[in-house]
Amino acid sequence: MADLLTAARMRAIENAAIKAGSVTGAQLMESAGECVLAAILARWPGMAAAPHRALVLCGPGNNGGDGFVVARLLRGRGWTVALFLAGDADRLPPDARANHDRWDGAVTPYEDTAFAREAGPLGPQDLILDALFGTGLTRPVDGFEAFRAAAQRGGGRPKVVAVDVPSGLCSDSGRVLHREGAPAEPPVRADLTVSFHAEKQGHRLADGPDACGAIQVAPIGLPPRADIAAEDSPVTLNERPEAFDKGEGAHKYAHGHAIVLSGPPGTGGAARLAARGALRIGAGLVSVCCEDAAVPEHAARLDAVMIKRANGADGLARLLEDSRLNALCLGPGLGQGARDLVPVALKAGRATVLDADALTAFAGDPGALFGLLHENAVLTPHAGEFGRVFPDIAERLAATPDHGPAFSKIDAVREAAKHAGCTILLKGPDTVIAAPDGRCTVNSAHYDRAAPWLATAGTGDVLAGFVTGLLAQGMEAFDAARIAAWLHVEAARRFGPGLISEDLPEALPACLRDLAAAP
Ligand SMILES: NC(=O)C1=CN([C@@H]2O[C@H](COP(=O)(O)OP(=O)(O)OC[C@H]3O[C@@H](n4cnc5c(N)ncnc54)[C@H](OP(=O)(O)O)[C@@H]3O)[C@@H](O)[C@H]2O)[C@@H](O)CC1
Ligand SMILES: [K+]
Repeated sequence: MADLLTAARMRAIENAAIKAGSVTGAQLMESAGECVLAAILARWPGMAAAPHRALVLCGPGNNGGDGFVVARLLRGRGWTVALFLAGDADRLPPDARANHDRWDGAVTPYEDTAFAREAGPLGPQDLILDALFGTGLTRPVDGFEAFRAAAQRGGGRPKVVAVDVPSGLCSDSGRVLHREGAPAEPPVRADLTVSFHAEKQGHRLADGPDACGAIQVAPIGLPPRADIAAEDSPVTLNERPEAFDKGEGAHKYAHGHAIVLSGPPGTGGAARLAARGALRIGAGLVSVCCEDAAVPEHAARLDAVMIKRANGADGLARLLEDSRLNALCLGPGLGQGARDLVPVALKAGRATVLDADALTAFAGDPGALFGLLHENAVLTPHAGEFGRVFPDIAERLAATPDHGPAFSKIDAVREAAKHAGCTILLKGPDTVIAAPDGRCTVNSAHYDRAAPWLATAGTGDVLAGFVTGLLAQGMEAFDAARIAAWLHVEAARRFGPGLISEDLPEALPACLRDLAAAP
């Protein structure tokens, strides 16, 4: 799994390498500039074939230093480069200053009118390089209206390339820094963002993916992960998981029996979706469990999924005396009964997924839930449900990010998992999954894994079912959550446009086949 770095960790990696004598700051900066140029030329062959025009915007730190390197390299290839500096040359940090001094063209102080004059006639083979702010962004950015206007001009607009991160975006949180009461104006959207050594958290969270356009990571001569000081629990990008094989000839009872609780008659669709998901992902047996009145509805709609009856909390307690029922899913379509059923389920000590109504039931009294949760529980809230269970953390996440690094979705979910003592999966295109021991991964449905079709009714119910089905097979909670989340996106991508939630379980077998076939 690839790590997602914070600015602080990136700095620590750089400093460790420099201190160890394996590389100098100047070499890193040169290498960064070379990588940006190489990425540009590889992406737009027309720019490699002949020189064009570039406007290079340099900021007051080392991100600006990278900009000076790229400007020099472009000029060396015959490009016409206009360079603008936002800040004071005398206050540039040493490596950036050295590259400022090596630049033999004009350095024009950034101001909108001068930039607008240059930007006027730029075409689609021309370039604007955003080297204003990178991982050192500490406060909101403003005063770049001409840059914004030039980048947004339609038709033949120039390509915008961001160095490390689009300026204005916090590289830890992917949030746009802005002042209290002021609108969060998105950063100028890049067509390509070239980052160094490893992706930063912000490339995968919140507004980051949209602002970055496309992301490319370049090695700049820093030692690989194994060589750097080990961090307790790095945040990873949730990538293709290892295959989990049911094994030939194993009996269905060896793969667990998952129970999906259902609500009153007429509301059972969500539970059936979850149950179908649990079955497709490999649980040996799956039953929908409902009160007597809901049996006819389910009986008319279910075949491979079985039906079990349980009336109210007492009925559920009696049902759970059967120790073969080893994984539970409560929430999808569960309705008002959730408040009484969840404690029974959690006290039974089974691997348990709580979603939707099972979380909302504790709005206003989340403390009642925390005493019951255990390490085999997985909560799968969307943002609204998360706020009901963790109102204090959600409030911090909603507060204006007026300084960097801003409180991130990763910070929020890690804190929640620690507080709750169980795995939390906070849904979104940037799904964050954290375990109480600090493990954390981001399941990103962005860039080459974008799956906009997942934003449709019922997909969350299927995800809860996927997690439950893996738990039934004996998988540990965090692993079940991350593998389910990855397969959920994979199934959506495989199906593509027109997807409805019923399609997700049906798209799964092909994904599982691929996993099993992968080396
Ligand atoms: N270190 C290395 O070896 C390598 C680093 N590399 C590159 O360096 C980048 C990180 O460089 P960096 O740490 O100097 O931070 P950077 O993003 O340039 O900004 C810092 C400056 O901006 C200022 N400032 C902040 N916010 C502001 C605002 N809103 N408006 C105005 N000013 C604001 C801030 O001021 P301060 O907060 O200190 O007052 C400070 O002066 C990284 O992204 C990568 O591109 C690569 O070359 C590889 C090798
Ligand atoms: K930048």
